[in-house]
Order: sequence, then structure tokens, then C-alpha cells
Amino acid sequence: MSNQAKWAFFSPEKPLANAINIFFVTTLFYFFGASLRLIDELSLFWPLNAVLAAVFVRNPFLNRAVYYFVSFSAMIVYDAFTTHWGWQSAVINLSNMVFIIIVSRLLLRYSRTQDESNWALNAFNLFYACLIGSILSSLLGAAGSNGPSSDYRQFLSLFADWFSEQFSTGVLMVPFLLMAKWPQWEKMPAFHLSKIYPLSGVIISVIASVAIGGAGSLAFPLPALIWCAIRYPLPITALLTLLTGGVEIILVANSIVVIHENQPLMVSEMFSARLGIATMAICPLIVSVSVDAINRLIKQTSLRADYDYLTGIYSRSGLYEALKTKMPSMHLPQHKLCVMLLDIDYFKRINDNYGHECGDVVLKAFAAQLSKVVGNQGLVARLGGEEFVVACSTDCEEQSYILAEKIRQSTELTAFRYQQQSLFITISIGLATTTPEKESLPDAFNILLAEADKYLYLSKRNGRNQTSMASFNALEVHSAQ
Ligand SMILES: Nc1nc2c(ncn2[C@@H]2O[C@H](COP(=O)(O)OP(=O)(O)OP(=O)(O)O)[C@@H](O)[C@H]2O)c(=O)[nH]1
Repeated sequence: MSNQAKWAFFSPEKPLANAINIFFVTTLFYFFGASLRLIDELSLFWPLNAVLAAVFVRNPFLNRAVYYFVSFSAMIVYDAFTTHWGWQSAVINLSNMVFIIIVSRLLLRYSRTQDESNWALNAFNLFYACLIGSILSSLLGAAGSNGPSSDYRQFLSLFADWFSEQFSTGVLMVPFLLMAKWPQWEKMPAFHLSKIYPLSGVIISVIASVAIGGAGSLAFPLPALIWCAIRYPLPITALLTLLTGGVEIILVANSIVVIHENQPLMVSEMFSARLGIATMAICPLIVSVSVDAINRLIKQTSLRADYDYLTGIYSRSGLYEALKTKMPSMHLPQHKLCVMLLDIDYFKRINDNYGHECGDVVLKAFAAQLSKVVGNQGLVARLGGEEFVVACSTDCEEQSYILAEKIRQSTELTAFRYQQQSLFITISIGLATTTPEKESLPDAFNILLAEADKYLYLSKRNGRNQTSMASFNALEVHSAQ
């Protein structure tokens, strides 16, 4: 994942550092979880398992018996120093490891590659992975907590408690931990008041749950969270879902949201409430990953349509879009709009003599060279085959001609490399300029393109490797250069 590269806490090349860091992370979150247990309101959460599962998923190379063992050892050592160690501690900590290993293994199995676009596939899998991990680890955890007693009622009640805690913490925390990235402040869109409406919706609906109460009130934040899923990026939605779910669990457990008149809540009611909240929490996430996948698809499709697949410069449709969006800021009203149509001379011979692949290499290198010469003076596009177009804004016709000649001469002097050979090409250019008055830039461009086409034909007919244009004595510029 992208932010792993920036902050390499774990690395495939450093096994010792990995082991030390796993030991450290396990101890830190064991301490954190144990501290939460001391605060009554927060004793419902055990974040260690979700954190470690996310660490193992984000760093697939850590999924080895030795690292699992290091993590398990850290738990046992923590118990030995703070409480006691023995078979009960071993069984309970083994149950933590069961959750961590099952969730990370299942999620990795379902992810096809290791990039974040995958998480669209994993929203549903995440739910099942946490479910299976929680059931198996809770069986062991409840057995460990129950001890040698054969009281199956107590075992069931312990199991319900363990399971609902593991499952709800997993479903709420793992998505956020997997999607979390360092914020890129420079890429942050400008703040607009309307952006906080979905967040306000979540806050208002949580307040409404407290005010109205009853089992149904737990579902109040759902529409606002789905609104967040549509409006905010995936990691923000995952964070808001985690916070809302966590807050709801705390409110219910402390009878601030009253879902039952009898207080305190029976274990079975808390079990049901926690499962209900976790199940709801997955819905905004599914919407969010779907929206994210659709946005990626739209971006990819528009990239494909707007850019030429071979050269990476604008395609014809991309050029028209850029004429509408970018050209207005490049073109001053009194300036000339200039269109150059460029065609590589005798390009067929390159294909015939060196092969189509070589032709492709030359087209790509020529497009790069053309973009470099034009720079930010104009827009560069490939119209098709070996035909290119430049649209730019210049002070006068002479300046347009000078730029066209600069492009032509630099092409003539460039050695294009293919395998061990140097190839030289020339281009013919047709040039047309105008000062657009009433017509839009794309309309003026169309008129100029037709005119430039005529002058390109003239350049070809007059022997190629030259620039032709109307009503302007190019020779004067030649002698002035
Ligand atoms: N390698 C490669 N060749 C292409 C591509 N698109 C078009 N061509 C080739 O470009 C050549 C264009 O040939 P012509 O239209 O006869 O023009 P020319 O040989 O450049 O001659 P003049 O334009 O008259 O100087 C044809 O052989 C096409 O197959 C492409 O994407 N890659």
C-alpha cells in the first residue's frame, strides 16, 4: 500500500526489526486494552486483535509462524509481569491469536493483489472473516475464562460476551485500520460548508438516539452514515463508522441510550445490541467501497478516452475537452489562436524497414519531444496515425511560425533510438492562426484545423520537412532568425 512505502515500520528485508516491532506493538496495545478495562465505559473494547490483524494484512510478508509466535510471546510476557501466567493465560492469549491469524489469512486470501483498490472486493469478505475469527477465538476464550468449571450456562454467557466484543470491535476497527492513510494536505480539496452536512447528520442522529431511546434508535445514524459514504472518501467513512459504532456501544452499555427498561442490561441484550451495531456498521462501508470503485472506474474510463494510449498525450476528444477547460486560461483575448498540424514524413518506411514496434517507439519518442518543445505554451495531441496537432496562443503570426520551425528543426536534429540504431525523421507542418472574435475556442480551433490541413498538404507537395501557412512571408522570419 502506498503509505507503507513512506513509513516502513515493517520490511521484508529486516526480520529482526520486524520481530522487535511486533513485540512492541503487541505489548503497547495489550497495555492499551488492559487500561481500557480499568475505565468502566471503555471496558467493552479490546482493540489489540483488530490492530494486529490489520498489521498482518497490511504486511503480508509477516504472515509466518515465527512472527505469530513473537506476538503470542509478548502477550504471555505481559501477563507474567502484570498479573499471572499459567495455562489460563496461555489459552486466553491463544484465542487472541486465533482471531488475528484467521482474519488476516482470510482477508489476504481474498485480496488478489496488494494494492488498496482491492478493498472494494473485501468489504463483504471482511464481515465474514471477522465473523469466523470471532466465533473460533471466542470458543477458546470462553473456555479459558471459564476454567475447569463444567457450568455450561456460564460458558455460554462468557462466549456471548467474548464473541460480541471481538466481532463488533473487528468489524468497526479493521476496515479503518486497513484503509487509513497519512492525509495528503496539499491534495485536500477546498473547504466548503456543505461538506460538513453529512457529519452533522451523524451527530444529530446519535443525539436523537439518546433522546428517543429504544432498540430502534440504534439504527438512527445509518442514513447519515450512508450519506457520508457517498460524500466522503473511503478512509473518512471508515473512521466515522468506527467512531459512531463505538459511541453507540458505550451509550447502550451505560444505559444512556435506553433499549430496555430493566437496568442494567442483561448479557444477552448487550450481545444483541453489539451484534446489531456491528452489522449496521458494515452497510455504509459497502456503499463507500462501491462508490469508490465506481469513481475509480469513471476516472480510468475518462483517462482512456482523453489520452492517447500509445504516446500519453491528449487524444482528439481530450484535446477538445482541454480547449474548453485549459485553453481559456492560456489565451488572452487580443492574442492569436494558432493551430499546427504536424505529420511525420515517410513514416510508412520506418514501419516497413524496421517493423511496427519500431514505428511505435518513434511515435512515442516524437510525442515526448514535441511536448517538451511546446512546454506550457500550448496543448499537444495525437489525432491518429503519425498525425499530431498543437494548439497554442501567441502574440502574433511570426511567433507561431517561429515555434513551428523550432519544433520542425528540433525533430530533424534528434536521433530517435531503437535497439542499437539511431533513426532520423522529418516532419511537415501546416499552420493557421486567427484572433477569435465571437466564436468559442473549440469552434475557432475547428476552422483553423481545416485551414492547417490545406497548408500541411502544401508542405508535403513542396518537398516535405517544411512549415506552410497563409498570408505571411515566412522568408522574412527565416532571414531574421
Ligand atoms: N507503428 C505504427 N504505425 C502506424 C500507426 N498508425 C498509423 N501507422 C502507419 O503510418 C503509416 C502512414 O503512412 P502514409 O499515410 O502512407 O504516410 P507516410 O509514409 O508518412 O508518407 P507521407 O505522410 O506522405 O510523408 C502507415 O504505414 C500506417 O500503418 C501506429 O500507431 N503505429
